[in-house]
Amino acid sequence: MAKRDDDDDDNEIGGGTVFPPLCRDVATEHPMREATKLLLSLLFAFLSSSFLHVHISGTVAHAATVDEETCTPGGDGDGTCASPLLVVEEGVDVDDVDDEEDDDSNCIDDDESCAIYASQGACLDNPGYMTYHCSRSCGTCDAARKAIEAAEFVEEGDEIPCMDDHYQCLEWAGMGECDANPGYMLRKCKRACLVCYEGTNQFGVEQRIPRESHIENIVSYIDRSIEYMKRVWREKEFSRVRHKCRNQHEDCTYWASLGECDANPKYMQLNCAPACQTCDLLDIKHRCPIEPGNEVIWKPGDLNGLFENIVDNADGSGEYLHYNPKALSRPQIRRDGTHAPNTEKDGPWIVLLDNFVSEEEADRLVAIGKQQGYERSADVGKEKPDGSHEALVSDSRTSHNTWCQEPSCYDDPLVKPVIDRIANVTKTEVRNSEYLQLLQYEPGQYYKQHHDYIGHHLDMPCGVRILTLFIYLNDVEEGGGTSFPIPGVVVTPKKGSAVLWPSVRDDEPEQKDWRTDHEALPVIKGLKYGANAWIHSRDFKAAFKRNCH
Ligand SMILES: O=C(O)CCC(=O)C(=O)O
Ligand SMILES: [Fe+2]
Repeated sequence: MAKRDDDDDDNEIGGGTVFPPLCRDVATEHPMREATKLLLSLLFAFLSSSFLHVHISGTVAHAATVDEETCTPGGDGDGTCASPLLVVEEGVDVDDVDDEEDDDSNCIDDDESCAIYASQGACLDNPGYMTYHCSRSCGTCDAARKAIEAAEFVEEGDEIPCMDDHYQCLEWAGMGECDANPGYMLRKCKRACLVCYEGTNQFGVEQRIPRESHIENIVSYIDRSIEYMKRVWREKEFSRVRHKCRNQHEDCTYWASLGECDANPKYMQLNCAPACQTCDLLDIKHRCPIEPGNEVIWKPGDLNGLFENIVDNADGSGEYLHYNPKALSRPQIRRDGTHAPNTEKDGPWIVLLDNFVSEEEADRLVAIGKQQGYERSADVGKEKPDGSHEALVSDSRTSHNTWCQEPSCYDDPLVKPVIDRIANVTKTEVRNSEYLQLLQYEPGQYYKQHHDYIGHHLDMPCGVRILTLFIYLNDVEEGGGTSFPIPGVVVTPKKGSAVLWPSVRDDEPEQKDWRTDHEALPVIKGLKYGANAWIHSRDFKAAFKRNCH
């Protein structure tokens, strides 16, 4: 990693190059780009508390426990590191309390990136830096103006703002730099290292104290939460979660004081983790451990073994003959070293099974889909604070779907045999399979090239998707085929037939086989109905119940 260089302009805020403060032994100064910035920094360092936009209804003394020396006069020239804890009284509005209008001449953006940071939500996410250094973009100009005014008349005992001097302080603190590089961090990233406290917005949304509540009770909850968060930011075991451990609602502490962490743990533990002291549960590995006994079902070679039994009747059982299995693509060389006959394509296994479901079973699945109602399909989106993932509606997938996840669907006399058949044919257990996804495509609808493998499942109790069995539930008038562009295979929908392919490699059955990228071609005429069965390497159903999928 790059070493901090005191003379290097790249280290400027927004300079584009990331320089974690890695000079362990030297307390370096942050070089500001221009003299005016240096002046402003100095002024900010003497801010008075008079700018504070909320009523101070309680003060909790928090001595700086990290390294008092960095906070003494002469250390950083700011005299103290402790600020009063601020809490917001109900109905007190930020703008109501500030007594003067913002004045443009006092608005300061230290860096041209301020506006970009602000547009990305940094005023709320990183207030310890943004409030002071990007006051124009954050709309905190009044605070900046008063700070500058107060700087000239700073009196002993005036409150010093709890701020960070560098935009990346919070990020560095999250990397453990407060411990690894205290010389720089405890002086320049006081807020991020929790050397000082300004308010509960250091752990997410600023906390409210409703009028009807017992103020002392809530203040004591906040106090405990701060002590807890100090640990979270210092101790290694929290390194994966400390960044996302934030109160997501202004009433988190109030609710915690009413016992909601126990009464309503599903919401509270994830959305009010500082108040409930449950940051560790934000780590999906902690919340969703892989229990002993929940082993992956395939070892290397099992994938080829399964498909050779299906297509070549390699075990001589004749079990699959009824489906008239046909390899549209397959590895040319068998496990025993012999050459596969009549092979259309050399590539991953893509196998067509005729008559996989009967006419009645297909019609029933379509009818259940219509009865339940189809919703716009979604892809896997970005990670949420609890480690699960958002559903992402996008142009890459325009179909509609519903899930067969209620007993009225999966216990239906015409559906249950299909679910059992999928497990039988793939030599897996029903528990390895996701609930059937029932799909409907209208003319023009499609699913662009994608892969069914989901990488973040690797460390999760459901394991990765290893197989897809896609069932065609009707004949499509025109279009709607399933295309595998890498081996160059297109499957035409035919009512009752199914196509089976792996998402993983035979030699490393937890790793993605990129060759089975595929797409649902646009339907040109008529409707297309289908069903996805995604089979996982571990117990999907148990993971689903625990919200660990
Ligand atoms: O509709 C198809 O043919 C394939 C659908 C598909 O690939 C999917 O839903 O993941
Ligand atoms: Fe797919």
